[in-house]
Amino acid sequence: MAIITESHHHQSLAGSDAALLDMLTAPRPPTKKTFSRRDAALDPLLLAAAAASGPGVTRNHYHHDFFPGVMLPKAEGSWDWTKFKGEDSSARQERRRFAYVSQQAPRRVRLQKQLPQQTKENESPQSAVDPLKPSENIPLSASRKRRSQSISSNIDAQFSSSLITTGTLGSTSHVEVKCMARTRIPTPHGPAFLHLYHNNRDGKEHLAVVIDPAQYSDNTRSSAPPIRSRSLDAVWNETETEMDRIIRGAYVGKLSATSQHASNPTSHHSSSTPDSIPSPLVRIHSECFTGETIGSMRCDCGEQLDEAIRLISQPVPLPKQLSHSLSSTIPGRGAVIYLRQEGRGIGLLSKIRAYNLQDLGHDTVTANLMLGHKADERGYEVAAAILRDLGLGSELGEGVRLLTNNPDKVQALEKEGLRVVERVSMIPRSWKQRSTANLDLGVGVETDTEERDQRAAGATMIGGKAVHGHDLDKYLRTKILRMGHMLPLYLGDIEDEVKEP
Ligand SMILES: Nc1nc2c(ncn2[C@@H]2O[C@H](COP(=O)(O)OP(=O)(O)OP(=O)(O)O)[C@@H](O)[C@H]2O)c(=O)[nH]1
Repeated sequence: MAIITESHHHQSLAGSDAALLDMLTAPRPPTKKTFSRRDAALDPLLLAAAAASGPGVTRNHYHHDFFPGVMLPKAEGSWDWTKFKGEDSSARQERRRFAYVSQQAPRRVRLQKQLPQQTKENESPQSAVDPLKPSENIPLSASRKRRSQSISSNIDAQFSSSLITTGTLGSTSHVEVKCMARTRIPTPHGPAFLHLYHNNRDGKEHLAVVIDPAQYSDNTRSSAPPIRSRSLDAVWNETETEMDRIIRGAYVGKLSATSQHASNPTSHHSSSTPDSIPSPLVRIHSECFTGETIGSMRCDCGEQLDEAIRLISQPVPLPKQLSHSLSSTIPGRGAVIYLRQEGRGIGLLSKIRAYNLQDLGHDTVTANLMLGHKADERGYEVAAAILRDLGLGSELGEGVRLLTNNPDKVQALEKEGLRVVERVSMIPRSWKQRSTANLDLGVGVETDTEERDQRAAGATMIGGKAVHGHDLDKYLRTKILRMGHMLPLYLGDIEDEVKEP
């Protein structure tokens, strides 16, 4: 049914209403081989309810006045229902022809048909719909809706030009990502820009939290180039308006009622950064519902996400030769690439089962193996493609300083052809707080307790303070002792606790 506005719906739903309804609701005869939907394209019961009650029938169907003649017998072109005197036998016969008949197979049969298509629990089913397809981008304006059908193939071709492909070295993978939308998120550590990505690999919506406050501020000038998404800033099709671009986040500066400047597709993507400006700090982080959302202390994931955003937001000291009279620092720059790889890629269901095995005494690695998974099932091709889209780590663009203790992440990014110029350790907060004399944590250790105490306490782990406990200590020891994470083991008050098997 076409979208009908209040102002003109009486005119547009005229004499052809009945024919249109017939066409939309007439059942198709069932065939032997296929079972079609039980519901017709438009439910006749719903239509009848709408017809009986007039506008405002339901929240979702307000103003859909299918039989304007009922309400307004004099409406131009409408059939005057007040003259209806009953129907003769031929009309009854005709009406029976449209009786509603279910065409759907029983649920049991439908479920059987679906079984072979089931995917592993840690994989999201590859949706039948192309995740990069234009219809998922932004709502089309009313005028464009009418034309969208005819130009969709044209748009497809244009979109492919804004996709970013991984430049894999020796890999056959061909990962494409596209930033669908970006928005400003104020965090306890300062402003960030959340980017939502689609890709052609796993049908999941991965994210990038870009921290680049210089881009947001009207006053701050930075000698470093802005971190911007190429695919977001690209022109998606010839009909998109400035407002379309702004709504999806392709704008520059601050967005407000009085400031709305759509981005220029190319002008912000300079690849020339002075060599002496420190490379942006980047973290590749994997989703952890338990640690990040409900503050689980079985792992340090919530804290790591918060710590990464905090560290990236810190002002970056400039080398002496660059620090001009105005400032010796530039605003913090970098990104957290947030991958939907829950439970190191095994999925939340398996992770929950693994936790029960851990309560039986196994560590995170053994528990994964006992469930038939690898210790770590994650991949970083999508992360690499997102970094390229943001102009980070590519051969021509800036190298990255990677915030991690995990050697796999460094290797995986380098295998994807990304330039990792430095690895920066992530020290658990509680280790930093508890460590004093007996622990040498190496680079990047912050000992300024005053600064730590000033951290805003958040309702979730974001902005939260350090926590520690038996499970978390065990988790961290396992990562170091069994997974090769590059961090000196904290030996403070846990020395005589359970030794790893
Ligand atoms: N299978 C499993 N996954 C876990 C467990 N605890 C945390 N995780 C997952 O581990 C992932 C956390 O990994 P990351 O934040 O990328 O960090 P990392 O691999 O530990 O490496 P770093 O970069 O050094 O932090 C998240 O997906 C968590 O859900 C566990 O006990 N079992």
